[in-house]
Amino acid sequence: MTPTVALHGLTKSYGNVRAVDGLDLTIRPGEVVALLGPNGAGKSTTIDMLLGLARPDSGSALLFGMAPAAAIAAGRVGALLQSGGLLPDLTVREIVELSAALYAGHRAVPDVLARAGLTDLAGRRVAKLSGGQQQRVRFAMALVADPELIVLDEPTTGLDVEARRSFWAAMREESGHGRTVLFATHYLEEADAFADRIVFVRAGRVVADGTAAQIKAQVSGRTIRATLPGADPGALAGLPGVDEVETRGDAVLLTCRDSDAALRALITTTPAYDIEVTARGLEDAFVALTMEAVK
Ligand SMILES: Nc1ncnc2c1ncn2[C@@H]1O[C@H](COP(=O)(O)OP(=O)(O)OP(=O)(O)O)[C@@H](O)[C@H]1O
Repeated sequence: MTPTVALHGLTKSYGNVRAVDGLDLTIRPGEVVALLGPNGAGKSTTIDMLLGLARPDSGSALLFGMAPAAAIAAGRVGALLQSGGLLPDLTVREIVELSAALYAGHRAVPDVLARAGLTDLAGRRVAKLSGGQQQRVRFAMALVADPELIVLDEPTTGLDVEARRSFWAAMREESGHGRTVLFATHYLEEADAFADRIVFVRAGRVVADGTAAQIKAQVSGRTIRATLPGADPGALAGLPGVDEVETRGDAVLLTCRDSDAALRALITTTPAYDIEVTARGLEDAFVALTMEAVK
């Protein structure tokens, strides 16, 4: 099956900043993928190349097996970008109608306005909208072509908690209809809650790719906490499955790649007690993956 998105070896530099550095990514039809990464990781630059808005220095971007511009002209892609320009003098309805007119097989404008929560604002001029309301207009413009692929660059920036919730509810409906969704975010909760798959980008490269659970497992392992007066950190570091040892007073903290092996050894070879084993969360994974960039 032809992938919906196929990025191969994408590279882009601005001056001496390598914004995207040999990035590969394949997305299959119907996947909901989060492009997650810290500020400056290269998410927006990747999306710009994926949409044909920026030219890669090397590598290729194909949507549905064709050049991005052709896929977009065919109405197969809807995009919500961070700072998409809106014509301030048009009303909400007019701007969505204008977007619809670009595509032969577009959706009915009233339906799209309803989906984006804009029905009550349809007659208002764009200049009079709040930032969050303008974001909803961008969302409506992304939906109106009836696209198979929706690309969203930090779609909930500037939205309050309630608006964010209703945005994701609307998106969930859209993906439920089989659309492929790619969204960039630095909100872990959004990636965890909404994406089937998280692609973690750092310094222009993919450093982890999988479900939230797989990413947690890939980077985090588990932590064992125990009370062990007079602990010998060197001996603990030598236990099977242990990566790092920290001592705080009588407490020891073992970061483990194999907590089962470490726990077995800890119990049988030391008098440790009050033992707790915890799985580290996506938050820890995010920090760990981000910190590696600094090394
Ligand atoms: N037009 C540009 N000119 C110069 N440098 C740029 C330009 N666009 C991006 N960069 C640089 O490229 C790197 C990647 O930026 P990009 O906007 O793609 O990251 P991002 O992951 O989307 O970040 P954020 O989460 O902050 O939006 C950054 O170091 C940024 O400063």
